[in-house]
Amino acid sequence: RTGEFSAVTQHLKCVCLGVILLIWEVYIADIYSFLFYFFKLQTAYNRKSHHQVSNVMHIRKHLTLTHAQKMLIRIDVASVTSWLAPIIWEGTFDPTLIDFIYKQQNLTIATTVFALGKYTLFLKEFLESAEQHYFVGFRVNYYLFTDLPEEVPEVKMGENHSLTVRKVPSMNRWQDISMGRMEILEKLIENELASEADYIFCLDVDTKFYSRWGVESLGRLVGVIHPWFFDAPRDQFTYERRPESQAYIPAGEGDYYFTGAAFGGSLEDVHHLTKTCREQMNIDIANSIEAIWHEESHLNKYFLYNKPSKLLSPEYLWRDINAGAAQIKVVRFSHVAKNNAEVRPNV
Ligand SMILES: CC(=O)N[C@H]1[C@@H](OP(=O)(O)OP(=O)(O)OC[C@H]2O[C@@H](n3ccc(=O)[nH]c3=O)[C@H](O)[C@@H]2O)O[C@H](CO)[C@H](O)[C@@H]1O
Ligand SMILES: [Mn+2]
Repeated sequence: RTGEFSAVTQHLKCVCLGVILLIWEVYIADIYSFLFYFFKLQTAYNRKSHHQVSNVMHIRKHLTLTHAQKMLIRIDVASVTSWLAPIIWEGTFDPTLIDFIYKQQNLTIATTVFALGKYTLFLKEFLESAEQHYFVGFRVNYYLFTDLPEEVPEVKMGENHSLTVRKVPSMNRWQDISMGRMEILEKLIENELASEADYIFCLDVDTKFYSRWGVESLGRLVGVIHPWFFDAPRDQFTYERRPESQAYIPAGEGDYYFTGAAFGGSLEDVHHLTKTCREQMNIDIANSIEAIWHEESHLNKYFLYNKPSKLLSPEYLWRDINAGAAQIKVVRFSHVAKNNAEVRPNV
């Protein structure tokens, strides 16, 4: 009985020590170092030693710097891939600093969005929320493709933001609308954007912005980790598994599962991406096969062999504003809840 008792005390001791260490780390260490430098500084002033004062100030400055750096580290998520591409999470970048750096480059970001059929009802919230959070202070040209231009709502554009509406033919299957985006994007980049933009993002319309999406997202080739699979093991990724499809990815391969609802990058890279996906989908059509998740499957195949240079965390496309996860400190952009049967032309 005594042995049992002392084992419990031992355990308790460890827990107490752990808690004390934690409190020390989080609260007291900083106060201690502040007092330490405060008194050192006072002594230096009392002695009227200018050299000593600046010496202490220098150490103090260094201390604050490492503290700031500490703030830019996330230990609960990976912030770099095995091919050294950054993964952007809240807390891994300084928005003020990164804005300042990109401001000097005078960039234009083309942004495409499709709203066919009943999906025009998502436009108002999409555009209004984008104007509050999406590349505020930078030049943005939206290219909106729709079969119903008369349904496009009036939304006041911010400074340096503009909206171009393009009419496209209606289609009977939502899958064809979704996949058809690749070819339209390919042609848009080819025929028009060369002298008009530096970067492009292609976004789903059944979405809404809730927080900053800014220049931290820019890169040569940018993929967004799918909000349902960021925490899932690779064998659960919903890649196309039939070898007959061009989107086929064998078991044991693949790095991340990316969403088809948001991707982007330089014009050259996104042109190559959209062209490749369009060609692969055409081969599938000729072979009478449709990839399980349509262009998203082809996008994942593309990213497997053409590694993105930057990854955006699911903060940049969350599943629904009401769904939570410990790693998600900020929801920047999110799918809105929708009733597929109500808005899609087919089921
Ligand atoms: C989170 C996620 O993984 N989303 C993917 C998933 O669906 P979603 O359920 O999000 O697909 P969706 O219905 O939003 O369709 C994709 C996009 O096509 C457009 N659209 C679609 C139907 C229509 O009648 N009118 C119209 O304009 C619209 O811009 C929409 O945002 O599967 C799709 C195709 O497999 C895409 O890969 C999406 O990126
Ligand atoms: Mn969608």
